[in-house]
Amino acid sequence: MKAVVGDAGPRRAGPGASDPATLEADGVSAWFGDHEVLERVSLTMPAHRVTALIGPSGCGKSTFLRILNRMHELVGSASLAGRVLLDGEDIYDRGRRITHARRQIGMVFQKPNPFPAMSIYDNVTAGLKLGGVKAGKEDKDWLVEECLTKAGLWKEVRDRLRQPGGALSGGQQQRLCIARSLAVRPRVLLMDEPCSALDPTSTRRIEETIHELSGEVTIVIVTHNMQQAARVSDQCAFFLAEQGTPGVIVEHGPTEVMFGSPQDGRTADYVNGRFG
Ligand SMILES: Nc1ncnc2c1ncn2[C@@H]1O[C@H](COP(=O)(O)OP(=O)(O)OP(=O)(O)O)[C@@H](O)[C@H]1O
Repeated sequence: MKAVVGDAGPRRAGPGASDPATLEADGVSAWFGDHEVLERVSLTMPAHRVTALIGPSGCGKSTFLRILNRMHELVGSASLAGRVLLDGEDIYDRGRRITHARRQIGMVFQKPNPFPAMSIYDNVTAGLKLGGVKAGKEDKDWLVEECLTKAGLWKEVRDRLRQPGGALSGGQQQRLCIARSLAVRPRVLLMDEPCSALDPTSTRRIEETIHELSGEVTIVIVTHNMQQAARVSDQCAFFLAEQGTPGVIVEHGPTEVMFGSPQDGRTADYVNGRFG
């Protein structure tokens, strides 16, 4: 049976399938072939909160993020162990479909990737078609306005919704991608260095958007920018892969503690820019 927009949307009062969820990694290890890149990583990413994943290049942050919505398994040589729980249910349980995880756990990538020739309007609703969700014009109009508003783009594009997504600036394109992700009502939004291709003004705008969204959807963001991690996140996890060993979480905790009084000297060195 096909779902309709109204089934999952916040138009319905009270708790529903689209409420922010807690995501929990439990003893996650990952390999590419026989190269182990993560070892027994456990982390709770609470609902309604922004979690930043920080650490030097190559320590496994993106791999970890991709495991959180079952993208890791798309790489031929990739394998993993451990569990990923979405409000207590393992997204890797046998019999649970990959689309189930994808629909609830959205992803925004480093480089904005709207469909360039498709209109702004159709970009936002593109995920509905892919997910087999049926919606009438009125519902779609409402959804497009709602998602573009949440992504902080509505005022800039409301008069040109039929123009191609590729005609927007880089920062606007990234906010369009955020709107597209939101349109399927994810419970968690994963963001892999969403500002690394953007100028400082666009970066600020995306950070505001992250802040505004944090009440609506659980956010997990990978960033190399320590100031950004400090500005946008409620908690941080510091990943490290030392001397050819797999990546582990050295320390995690509230952002102010991670930056103000970290327990581990390596965390202090990293957040203060002494390596990485
Ligand atoms: N598709 C792949 N095939 C083989 N090895 C891979 C693949 N993707 C990542 N790796 C390896 O896994 C390890 C972790 O990479 P990953 O991209 O997760 O790190 P990262 O912390 O996100 O790095 P960066 O900050 O530079 O993006 C690295 O050693 C990398 O070379």
